[in-house]
Amino acid sequence: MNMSGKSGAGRWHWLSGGRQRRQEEIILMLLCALSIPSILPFGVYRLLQGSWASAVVDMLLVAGMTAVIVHVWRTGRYQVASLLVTIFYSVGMLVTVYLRGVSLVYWVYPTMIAAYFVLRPAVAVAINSVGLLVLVGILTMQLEVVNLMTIVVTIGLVNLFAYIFAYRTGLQNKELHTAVELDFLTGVGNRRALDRKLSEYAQERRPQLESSLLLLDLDHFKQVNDQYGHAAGDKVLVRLAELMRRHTRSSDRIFRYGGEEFAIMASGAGLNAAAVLAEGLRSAVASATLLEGHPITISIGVAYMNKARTPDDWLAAADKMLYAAKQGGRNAVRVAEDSIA
Ligand SMILES: Nc1nc2c(ncn2[C@@H]2O[C@H](COP(=O)(O)OP(=O)(O)OP(=O)(O)O)[C@@H](O)[C@H]2O)c(=O)[nH]1
Repeated sequence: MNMSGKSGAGRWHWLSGGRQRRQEEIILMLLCALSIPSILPFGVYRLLQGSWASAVVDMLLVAGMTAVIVHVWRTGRYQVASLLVTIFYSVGMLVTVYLRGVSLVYWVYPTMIAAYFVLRPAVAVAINSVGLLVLVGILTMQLEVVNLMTIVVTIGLVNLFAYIFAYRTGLQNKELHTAVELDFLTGVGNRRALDRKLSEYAQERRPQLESSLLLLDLDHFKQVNDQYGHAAGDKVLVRLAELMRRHTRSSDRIFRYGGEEFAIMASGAGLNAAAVLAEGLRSAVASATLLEGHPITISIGVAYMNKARTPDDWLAAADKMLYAAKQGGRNAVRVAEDSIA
């Protein structure tokens, strides 16, 4: 249930306040916003009744939810807020049951389910388990064993079902994200994955490792298609992707940038190391047999992923070098020396 992804458009646009927001932010704010009208009337009722302790708990919950909405709305930071809201909400629910008795136990169910909407399933189940233990402690004196067991079993089942549902949804989301970012022919990342990885690197405040970008393009690939057919061309692309996997580190990321063009994000590689990697790849392709009876070569442009510049600049610099490699006769590597400055 704890879904991920950006949501700045479409159905939720009116909730975004003019900026792109993650679904988690919106779900958390919605949950808090819906809790306020659910709790506030009871708080007012208890104030009028003179049940001060219960009224204070309800009003504190309402104030807490309002503060979370304002905080998330202004900062976009939702992770710690999600955890605090769940703990705060759970404590409020337990105090209410303690103050007003078992008739308030109905609040436990929606409260516990809500945890699965804003937290990872394992964290939600951990917090709810502690809540259940405290609840049993509170109700032990008030209930017969069979009634207490009914409450424990039903709460346990609600948590089990919510956990399974949240876990399955999380897995499906992950599979969907992976499928959306894969090139179906070669199995490497697609253009969308490349764009995401580049912008993630650009947004890292203090990147752990310097990185370089390689753009690779098959030379005279049109001839291969024309002479041997599209299926043979496809086979070359698949074999090239396999060769790139073998010749790169597991931390390097490979993408299909366009039809017969690939990109490699070489993590931990400064410009010199990236140039060595590119030259190794070029000569490996030249000496491999990607297509029986026809030599295949690649040209490569290399640029440093300078944090002072943008992903578009890195791509443009590498593309310029790729163009230079093609102009220089192909089967060549060109490095953008100025991209490091
Ligand atoms: N088999 C196959 N061919 C593709 C695919 N995507 C693009 N191509 C082909 O790649 C070829 C690219 O041709 P060009 O852009 O002229 O480039 P080139 O012949 O490699 O020449 P240079 O890049 O200048 O060396 C075209 O024939 C496209 O049809 C694909 O998925 N499979």
